[in-house]
Amino acid sequence: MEEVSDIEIAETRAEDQFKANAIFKVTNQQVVLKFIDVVYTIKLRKVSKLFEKNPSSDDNKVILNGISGMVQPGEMLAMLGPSGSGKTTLLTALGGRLGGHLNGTITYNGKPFSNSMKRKTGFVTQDDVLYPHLTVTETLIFTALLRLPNSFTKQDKIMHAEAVIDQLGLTKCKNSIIGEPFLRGVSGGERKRVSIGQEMLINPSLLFLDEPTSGLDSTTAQRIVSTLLELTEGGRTVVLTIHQPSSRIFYMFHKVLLLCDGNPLYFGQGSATMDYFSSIGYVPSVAMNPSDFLLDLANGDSPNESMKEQTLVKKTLIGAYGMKIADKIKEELQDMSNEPAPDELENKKLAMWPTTWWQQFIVLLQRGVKERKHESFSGLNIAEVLIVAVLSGLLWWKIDISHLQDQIGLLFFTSGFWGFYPLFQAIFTLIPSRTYDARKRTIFGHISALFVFHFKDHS
Ligand SMILES: Nc1ncnc2c1ncn2[C@@H]1O[C@H](COP(=O)(O)OP(=O)(O)OP(=O)(O)O)[C@@H](O)[C@H]1O
Repeated sequence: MEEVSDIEIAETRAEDQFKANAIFKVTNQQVVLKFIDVVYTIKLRKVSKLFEKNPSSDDNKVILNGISGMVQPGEMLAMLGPSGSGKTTLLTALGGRLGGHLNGTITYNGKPFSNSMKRKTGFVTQDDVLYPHLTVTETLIFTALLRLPNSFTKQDKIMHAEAVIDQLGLTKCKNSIIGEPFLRGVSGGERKRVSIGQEMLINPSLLFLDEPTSGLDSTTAQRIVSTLLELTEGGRTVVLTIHQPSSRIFYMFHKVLLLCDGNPLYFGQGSATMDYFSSIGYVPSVAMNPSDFLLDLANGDSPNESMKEQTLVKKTLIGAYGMKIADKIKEELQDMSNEPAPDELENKKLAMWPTTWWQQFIVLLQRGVKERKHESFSGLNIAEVLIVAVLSGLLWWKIDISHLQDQIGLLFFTSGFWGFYPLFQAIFTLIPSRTYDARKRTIFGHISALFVFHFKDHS
């Protein structure tokens, strides 16, 4: 009889796991992302008159200059360009995270960015901000407990984390710690996949990634892009910036946007990129990786012997984009028929906080204790306290009981030391935690729970 119930439990678990896995196969809501004439300008800080070379120079700098495009569900858009061409700025703008002088229109299923869209959006930053002492599983489970709504039970949330581990091929290292420069942990590619996994947990409809392959070898980079390609197959919209993809990776992109000093040089199908440049007279002189060729062009290096002047090459390419591509994109962007109707009920549900303030506090407390227990009991900390105890013991050794001033001095030192010691520790641990949690930008309640947690933890 017992055996039968064991089999039943195992079957139910397998069924639940299957369901959790299936959730990641398709997105909850498809999103069409459109951006029209995006212009971003920054005000440069005024240079002291003493150092100013050209006092009449313009104080504004244009970072993005009229970028347009569209990404549909099931598509992956790669933004390429030399360093400083505006890729990250555009990605941040599309992800709804850029303040300041942003002009133009960015719509998500025809609507501007909203709280509910924020909850459907995953954003993987260039630097992986992860807790070094937590394992891969712990990292993803804590994220699931914080970010998944209360309509899921705790068991469901854990199962989701396990399903993400499965989906991203992290099973082999799921019990390894993340690590940091002086603490060996998972590899660079695995770290990146954990960062992607944290965003995957909410099953985002729209996924932004800032240089997900930088610093990785070409095979690992290809694996990551293949995973992203699988995610698009579930109806997700994926946008990423990338420096120099290999040819294999390049041909995985459905769409490519090439930037040069904030100006678009190409937007369109990835597979049609080389044909476009050859149609305007730019053909590589030797067989080469398309992305190398595109970066050369965006840097103003032309294969044509007649064109040696870099500024002229850039000007010609910007002009060609204006004549051959800009109008075509605008026409495509006018077409509303490809935008799915917004699901108002789903949007309303998503606009609410996923978990309560108290739940966040408990999860943050558990995570903080797990992450820092090694610090509190580290040899260095114990030695520090022992040395201070011995030194102060020696200073006040055998003081005369009648010397009231000395007694007060000892009391003042003890209360001062135990008051400030944890306070200083809290300052140094709060900064990385805040970076991590602010990056998540979950909700304001989460951040305030974090502050209260740190205050309690160290007092
Ligand atoms: N807030 C800012 N203040 C000053 N300059 C800025 C600011 N934001 C962006 N820039 C400038 O805008 C340009 C584009 O920056 P961005 O980070 O988008 O480039 P990128 O193409 O992502 O570069 P990389 O590939 O090196 O990451 C750079 O010249 C950068 O210095």
